[in-house]
Amino acid sequence: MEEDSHQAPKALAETGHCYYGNTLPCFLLLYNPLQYKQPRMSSMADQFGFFSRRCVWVNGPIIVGAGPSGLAVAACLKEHGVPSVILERSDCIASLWQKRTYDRLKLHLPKQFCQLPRFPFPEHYPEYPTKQQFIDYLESYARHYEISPRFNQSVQLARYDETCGLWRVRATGTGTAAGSRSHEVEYIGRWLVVATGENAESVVPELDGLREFGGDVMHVGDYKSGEAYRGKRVLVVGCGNSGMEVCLDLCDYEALPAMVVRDSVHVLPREVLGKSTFELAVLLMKWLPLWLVDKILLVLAWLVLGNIERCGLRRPSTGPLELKNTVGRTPVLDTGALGKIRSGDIKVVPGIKRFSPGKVALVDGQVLDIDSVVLATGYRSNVPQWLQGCDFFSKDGFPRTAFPNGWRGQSGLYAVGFTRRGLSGASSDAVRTAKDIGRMWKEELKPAKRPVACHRRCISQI
Ligand SMILES: Cc1cc2nc3c(=O)[nH]c(=O)nc-3n(C[C@H](O)[C@H](O)[C@H](O)COP(=O)(O)OP(=O)(O)OC[C@H]3O[C@@H](n4cnc5c(N)ncnc54)[C@H](O)[C@@H]3O)c2cc1C
Ligand SMILES: NC(=O)C1=CN([C@@H]2O[C@H](COP(=O)(O)OP(=O)(O)OC[C@H]3O[C@@H](n4cnc5c(N)ncnc54)[C@H](OP(=O)(O)O)[C@@H]3O)[C@@H](O)[C@H]2O)C=CC1
Ligand SMILES: O=C(O)C(=O)Cc1c[nH]c2ccccc12
Repeated sequence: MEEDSHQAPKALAETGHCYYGNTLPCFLLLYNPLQYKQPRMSSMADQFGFFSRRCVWVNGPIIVGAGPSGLAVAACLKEHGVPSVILERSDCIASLWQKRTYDRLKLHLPKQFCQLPRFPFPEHYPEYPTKQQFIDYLESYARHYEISPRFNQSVQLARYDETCGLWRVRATGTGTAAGSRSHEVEYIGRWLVVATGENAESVVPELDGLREFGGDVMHVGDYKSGEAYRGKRVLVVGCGNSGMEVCLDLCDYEALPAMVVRDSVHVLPREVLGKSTFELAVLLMKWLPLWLVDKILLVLAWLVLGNIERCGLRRPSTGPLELKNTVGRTPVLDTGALGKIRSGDIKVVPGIKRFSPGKVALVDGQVLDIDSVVLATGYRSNVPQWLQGCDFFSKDGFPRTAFPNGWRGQSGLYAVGFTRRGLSGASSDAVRTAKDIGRMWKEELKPAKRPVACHRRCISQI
């Protein structure tokens, strides 16, 4: 059953949000908490269909996404005494990790580079926690900071309303009960934190003839294990960390993978003499310029892995860390796929020309018989699909300003987790964002700055 739009549900009231149903425009006129311009009711109603949509006033930032970034920023905000609301399209936290990753996945950087602010991994965790350990850690993080996202809230549109100086975020919710209606809610607040991630949507390229192929085709986000592929010839498209590891997994289940490598790729050993390559790079970067660290990494890679060109892999002319920083291409941290390429268990093949029933033709003229295709062709941000009227994000869905300055936009807009620096980048954004909002929050709490009506009304709803 739908909630009564005029009643403040207990959960919302307890977490410090005011819930006003369709009465919000009148409330804003009354409340005008931060002394913004008064909204012009008629234009707002026209533009946003106010009277047909339920409205929620959010007392604190609206965070979109309950992945590691969203959780980290909510936790840091809490430490500054700032309440927030997280809107999550899925029905759980960390949906990328829980629903869109394969079984054998582990963190590929040592755990100290993957923990969220002020909450270390349990000591008994291994250096590279498994996916399940990482999910358990995130669940305990959310429990520890008492973070309860609003699930099944898919944000379709967000924009800054100059008229009232507030963010207006429209989300559609799909009821979990069978047959329940999908409904729209408009969340309104002073700050918007974008935490939808660099991997929000799967990239599925248009490949000639794929429709006629006839065998099963999936994106790696739907791949769980090689169990279903025993004895099958599988074309894995893409040679990033996903493509390489899926090929390795397929080998373990006695499938026959061929990996499409259409361009150059950097492969680094995950460890050098028992020490994490990433950790080594972080250490070296304290003293040396990036280009030199890249050169050292390539020498080490050559010593540990040998010449990868012999495996049919070509290295880019730009170094691995520079490539990560500039275009976001993550170097492959080898967990065993290279050995399988050497032994011939993983076949490396060039770009795809076209598919036909049961076959694929490659750019070098080879034609392979294949049973299945796994597209390990990457992910993209979805921010341009729903964030409107601001040029802080570019067309690719990343902030225009590079790390470490890409976390703060204008008018109370923040981006957490778009640094191309994995979980440590997300943590660093979260800490900065929370500090910044916390400072404003404290400023605005000073009695002289708050209209009396607002103060009373707000307290009564928390
Ligand atoms: C397979 C894989 C392995 C990785 N391994 C590592 C690693 O070992 N170490 C590392 O540092 N990094 C790793 N990364 C990088 C990865 O980006 C981070 O691990 C991490 O998940 C990023 O967290 P996030 O919260 O920014 O994004 P996500 O985890 O993607 O979370 C974003 C959340 O936002 C939600 N969302 C998206 N759009 C909307 C919307 N419109 N409305 C409402 N909700 C929305 C999503 O459902 C999701 O729950 C890996 C990435 C992948 C794909
Ligand atoms: N913790 C871990 O162990 C893991 C971490 N990850 C992380 O997840 C993120 C995503 O990784 P991943 O899923 O591998 O995606 P990536 O974006 O890193 O790689 C995508 C691959 O697909 C190729 N590709 C894209 N389109 C085509 C096409 N039309 N034809 C042929 N090849 C194509 C790309 O080639 P090209 O370069 O030529 O465009 C590239 O090799 C990364 O940050 C990665 O580090 C992923 C898996 C495991
Ligand atoms: O796995 C990822 O996507 C990451 O972003 C982790 C990461 C950040 N910086 C890197 C440099 C080399 C390899 C992985 C990473």
